[in-house]
Amino acid sequence: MRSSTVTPPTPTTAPDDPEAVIAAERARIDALDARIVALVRDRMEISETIQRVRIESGGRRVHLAREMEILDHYSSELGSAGRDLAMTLLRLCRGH
Ligand SMILES: O=C(O)C(=O)C[C@]1(C(=O)O)C=C[C@@H](O)C=C1
Repeated sequence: MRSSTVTPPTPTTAPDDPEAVIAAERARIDALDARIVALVRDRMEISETIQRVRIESGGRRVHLAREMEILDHYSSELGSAGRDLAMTLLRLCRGH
């Protein structure tokens, strides 16, 4: 089984209370989303460095073969919506 860094469900004082369960689980989602945004920002920074170095050495901003690898990876892990997610990440990282 794949290991996970997701925090375990937060025990609530009233586990049968749907509102309490939803609020606690939403807090976990909010925490995950904050981490995802921070990771995307890290990715953007690294990608920007690669692009700058490539352009400064006479290359182009975009590297299509590498983008295909990334799209295939997300697609095989998460299906067609994963491919869309990779497209969005690439858009964020190369600025268009
Ligand atoms: O890996 C590279 O060569 C990059 O420039 C990084 C990156 C990316 O964000 O993953 C960005 C632009 C390229 O078109 C391909 C990939």
